[in-house]
Amino acid sequence: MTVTPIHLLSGFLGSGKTTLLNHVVDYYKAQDIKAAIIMNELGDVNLDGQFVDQAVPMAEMLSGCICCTIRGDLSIELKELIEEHRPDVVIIESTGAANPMEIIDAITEATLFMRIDLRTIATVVDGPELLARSKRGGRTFKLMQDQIRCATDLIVNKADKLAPEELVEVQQLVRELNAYAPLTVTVRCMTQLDMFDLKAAPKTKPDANEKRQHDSVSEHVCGANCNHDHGHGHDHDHDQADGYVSHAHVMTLTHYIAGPVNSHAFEALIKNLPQEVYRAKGIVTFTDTNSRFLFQYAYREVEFIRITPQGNVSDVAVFIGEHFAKDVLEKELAKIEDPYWE
Ligand SMILES: Nc1nc2c(ncn2[C@@H]2O[C@H](COP(=O)(O)OP(=O)(O)OP(=O)(O)O)[C@@H](O)[C@H]2O)c(=O)[nH]1
Repeated sequence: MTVTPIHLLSGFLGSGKTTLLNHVVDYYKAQDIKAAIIMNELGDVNLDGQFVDQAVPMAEMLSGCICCTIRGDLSIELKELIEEHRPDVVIIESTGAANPMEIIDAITEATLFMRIDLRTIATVVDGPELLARSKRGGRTFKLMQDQIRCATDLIVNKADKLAPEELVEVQQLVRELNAYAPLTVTVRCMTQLDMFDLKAAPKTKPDANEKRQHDSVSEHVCGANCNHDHGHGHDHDHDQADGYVSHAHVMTLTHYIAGPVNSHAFEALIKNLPQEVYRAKGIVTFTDTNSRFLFQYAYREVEFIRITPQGNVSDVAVFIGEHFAKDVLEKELAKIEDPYWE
């Protein structure tokens, strides 16, 4: 019986996971390997999915995180995806706020009733953001550290936004947290994708599949740098007892935009988002142009890309951050949605 290899893409919000996913999809396509994807989004819509090859089977898990609120659904989605499409490999893109330990647990739980093999945990590190957060600490920095600790492969991304001495500092920081995983420095996740090579991965012995799963995962999770109590399980109460509430502090706002809006007003709104909003994305139609745009906002940088959405997609904006004032943002959005706005 075949065993389906699974690769998990981890990394904080906006670090470059979808950018990497696209490279991995192309990598398999070039080798005629059939890949399938599970995409998890905190918001109610899968905007990243718009950018992935539509020929690739994809299961969307929205409005929650596979590491906690919709964790139970992961095995069901995996099972259905594998049974329906019989892929050679499955790539899971987690939400950037996900605690990787919990996802690893969820995947290994799924090995109890299906033949899958978690091969790779590739963590994309947002270089500049890690550096900035390392200076001020906090829960988000702790989550980033966990994502680095868990990785079997590390991709330090956004090197274009780092001075040479900052790049050295980031690499040292990452190495202190995880001395074992191969580390690559990238711009837009452009790298050799050897970690996803199915031939290079160790052969799975069918009878030993389940044991090997747990061995291979615990090997790297419980390395010298790891400070997690895996024997204790994975509930969030345990985390709270440690004074660490996973990502419970992260909140989202999904706003369906009423109609075309003025491009200058919209851009100004995005550029003036409060510090607490660290990620936003969406699809928007402007009154002053003829086309629709996908916008991406990560850590004070905004990007607009002209698109023709696949299928019936509404104009929508998703905001992700920590304790931001949703009502204030809603009011700002309502202002620019007003057709009499000047
Ligand atoms: N300057 C710069 N921008 C990058 C780089 N890699 C990705 N980006 C941009 O960063 C933004 C986020 O990239 P994504 O690949 O969507 O990141 P993600 O981790 O999937 O984001 P979430 O799904 O929200 O967690 C996009 O606007 C990308 O174009 C890079 O190396 N340098």
